[in-house]
Amino acid sequence: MVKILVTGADGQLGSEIRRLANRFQDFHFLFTDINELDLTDQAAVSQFVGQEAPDYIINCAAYTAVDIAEEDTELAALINTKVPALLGKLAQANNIKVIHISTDYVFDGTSFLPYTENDLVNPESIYGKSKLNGEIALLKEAPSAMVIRTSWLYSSHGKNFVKTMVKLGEDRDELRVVADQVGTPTFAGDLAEAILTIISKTKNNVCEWKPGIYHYSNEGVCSWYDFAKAIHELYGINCLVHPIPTEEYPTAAARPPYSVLNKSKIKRIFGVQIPYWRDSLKKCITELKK
Ligand SMILES: NC(=O)C1=CN([C@@H]2O[C@H](COP(=O)(O)OP(=O)(O)OC[C@H]3O[C@@H](n4cnc5c(N)ncnc54)[C@H](OP(=O)(O)O)[C@@H]3O)[C@@H](O)[C@H]2O)C=CC1
Ligand SMILES: Cc1cn([C@H]2C[C@H](O)[C@@H](COP(=O)(O)OP(=O)(O)O[C@H]3O[C@@H](C)C(=O)[C@@H](O)[C@H]3O)O2)c(=O)[nH]c1=O
Ligand SMILES: [Mg+2]
Repeated sequence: MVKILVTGADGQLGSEIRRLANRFQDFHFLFTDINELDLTDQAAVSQFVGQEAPDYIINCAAYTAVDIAEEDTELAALINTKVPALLGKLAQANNIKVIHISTDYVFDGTSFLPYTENDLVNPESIYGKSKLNGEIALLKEAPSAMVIRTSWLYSSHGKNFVKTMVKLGEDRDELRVVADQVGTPTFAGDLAEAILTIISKTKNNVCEWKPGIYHYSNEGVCSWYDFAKAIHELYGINCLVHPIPTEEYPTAAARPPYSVLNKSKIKRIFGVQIPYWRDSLKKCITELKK
């Protein structure tokens, strides 16, 4: 039986992996979040990994408060950089395969073409920097690891833009949303399925385990403004949304103006099929309305 340790299992992505678990009957999952296993407690993590001896670690734990991170630099670095380094060290010593998640915010967004895994990184925010350093530290410790960068993650669970727009749209008559930051939303359920499919296919020798960096988001492209409009339309919320430039919505952390990810590599190597963002948004909104 394949044993998979999922960290940050109460977050958006972790919860979706939990939900899919029964579709992967030959996997035995160990779901942990901070209450079961505080990843900043090195001794506890070493002991847990030694004792449970998982075959895989899916690291869904992260510090994801982008604006607060600008002040809370140390905690962001601890969770987003030091933890992946520690997991990498343990993975390398114990022959564990790691899938770690990173972000489109490692890019500065000055490109006009979807970013490939080889494109130059240049994070503008503390969060983005801490995530980039986490990728580097993990791959240095465990060259056999995979890093999957994703973007604009949402689900019916937790804190995200979809739920914020539903709440604000119901409370207010008008909203202002930036229209000059362009990327791709990603339904956490789709990413969860892609991750488990990759583990399953590589385990069953359908594909080879190929270490390194991968990009995964839903298909298509939109601005946060387009995304907000789609959320309201699909939910049936009547709210006047105004498109605004970034200067009119000041935030502590800078976001990339363009962070569309090129997903050719993950599709080619693992035969992952990716839904269009609006189709997945529809699924999430159906869940939210239940
Ligand atoms: N959210 C997004 O829009 C995007 C996320 N990503 C990346 O995807 C991954 C998954 O993100 P998502 O599911 O949204 O993240 P969430 O913030 O929803 O979940 C992360 C989980 O990790 C937990 N956690 C925090 N600190 C620790 C700790 N010391 N020990 C154990 N667990 C801890 C969090 O707990 P608590 O909530 O109590 O802090 C939370 O439950 C992350 O790597 C993130 O950087 C990439 C692109 C977009
Ligand atoms: C709520 C709100 C936000 N905005 C803007 C602010 C920002 O530029 C953009 C997105 O807002 P948020 O702060 O919700 O999104 P943000 O926290 O930046 O989302 C990011 O999270 C991290 C974890 C990632 O890794 C990224 O991929 C990305 O998903 O929308 C408006 O213009 N109007 C509004 O009413
Ligand atoms: Mg956020």
